[in-house]
Amino acid sequence: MEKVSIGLLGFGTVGTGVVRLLTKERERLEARTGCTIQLKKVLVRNKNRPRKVLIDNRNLTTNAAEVLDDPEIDIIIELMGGIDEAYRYILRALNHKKHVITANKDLMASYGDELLMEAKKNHCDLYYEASVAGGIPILRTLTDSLAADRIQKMIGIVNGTTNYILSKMSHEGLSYEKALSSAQALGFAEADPTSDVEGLDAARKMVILSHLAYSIPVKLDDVKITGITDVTREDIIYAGKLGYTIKLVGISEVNNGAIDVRVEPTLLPDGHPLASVENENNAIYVYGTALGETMYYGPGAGEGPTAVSVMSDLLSVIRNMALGVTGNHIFLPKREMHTRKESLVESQFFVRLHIKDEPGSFSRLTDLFKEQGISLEKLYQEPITGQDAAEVSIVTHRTNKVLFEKSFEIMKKLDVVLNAKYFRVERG
Ligand SMILES: NC(=O)C1=CN([C@@H]2O[C@H](COP(=O)(O)OP(=O)(O)OC[C@H]3O[C@@H](n4cnc5c(N)ncnc54)[C@H](OP(=O)(O)O)[C@@H]3O)[C@@H](O)[C@H]2O)C=CC1
Ligand SMILES: N[C@@H](CC=O)C(=O)O
Ligand code: NA
Repeated sequence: MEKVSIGLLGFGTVGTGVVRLLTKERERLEARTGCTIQLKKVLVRNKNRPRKVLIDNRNLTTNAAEVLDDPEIDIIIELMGGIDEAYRYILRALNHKKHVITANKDLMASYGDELLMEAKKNHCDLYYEASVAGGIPILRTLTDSLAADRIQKMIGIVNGTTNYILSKMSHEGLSYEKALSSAQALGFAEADPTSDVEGLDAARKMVILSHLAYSIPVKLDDVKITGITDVTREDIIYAGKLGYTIKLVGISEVNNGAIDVRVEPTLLPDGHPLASVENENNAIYVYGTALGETMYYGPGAGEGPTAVSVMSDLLSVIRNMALGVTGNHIFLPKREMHTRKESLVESQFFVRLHIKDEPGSFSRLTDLFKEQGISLEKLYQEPITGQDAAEVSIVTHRTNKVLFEKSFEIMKKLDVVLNAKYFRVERG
């Protein structure tokens, strides 16, 4: 094999990173693969948009057919995002016997199995390392390095944008809006950042991780999702006073024959390894039956790190092509499993409320928790200056989620309670 030709779909943040790496590292990459790597065509929406890296303008096109139907192109790298068009283009590429690399978790979380099956049918590779946790090689780790172990649980910070926002709100006092625009300017956020801040992007990544770790066909609808749009600087400050950091955390756990996948803002004890994961960094904590606990950490978004994952997939495809072993994706037998009932979920909870600052208010709260059989681990109270109100933060001991939620609803209706909210707390 003397030459491989690539067609790139999308030339935004990640596409730019790929072209930059290919240009800067060409000599090393070609020495490693033993062949010339040609970037033949690049599909964009707007050919006149200024680009951050120089490429021959004749290679740019707005006509997908020029890339997908070009018989000289061996490998398609899809970095456009979105679902419908990306799905059609990848399917068309596979049917033309082109190998595909994608960073698209929206697509892989919903249509991954179908596309992998199509790839196998066409003897093509379909790699998607960049789709979860940007630069961290977590998919390879699950499918190769940890393949011998039985995974029980994964806890992950898998969205760079929200972790960046929460970090900036915590440490630099930035407003939510300012932190989000900064994440967008740095290229971490999705084209529509709603999927970042509302937790959908993290949920899609947890679906992909769960498929690979347990071979259980988890659907996006099975994931309970809460984003960070209701997390305030005050929540962060008061969680901090009790020794916790708020992160958007994805949890995927198999227990007693049931699976539970959720994404929600969660309090982590300050000493928890995930609590110190800052900015756009991601980390995935994996609990293996034989191996025990391991953590995979690194940049979860951004041009350079994501491009490294895409390019590593490219090197794998070229190696497979040279060896004549493309299209060998392993399909493990699927284990059907029902989702864990909410009534079986147990956790600690952090409650933050404002109460009337009058005698007996505080004991009304503690009495209620006592009546409901929920014991408390930590309490904090301080008056709110200039108001007849007090700020109260409570961390419960581990308790049943349904019982907690019922008690919380009763508590909200107490006449001494002005407002209240709660978050889940992860064990240290
Ligand atoms: N940004 C990141 O840190 C990460 C992103 N990803 C994933 O990588 C993918 C790309 O993300 P990113 O680079 O940030 O996205 P951008 O929005 O920066 O870039 C998208 C690119 O695709 C082109 N494009 C979009 N839709 C079409 C279309 N219908 N037809 C032709 N061209 C199109 C755009 O063209 P034009 O330039 O003309 O507008 C642009 O060049 C997404 O799936 C994303 O989820 C994964 C990990 C990290
Ligand atoms: N928007 C995503 C990009 C990488 O997947 C994120 O912020 O993590
Ligand atoms: Na990755």
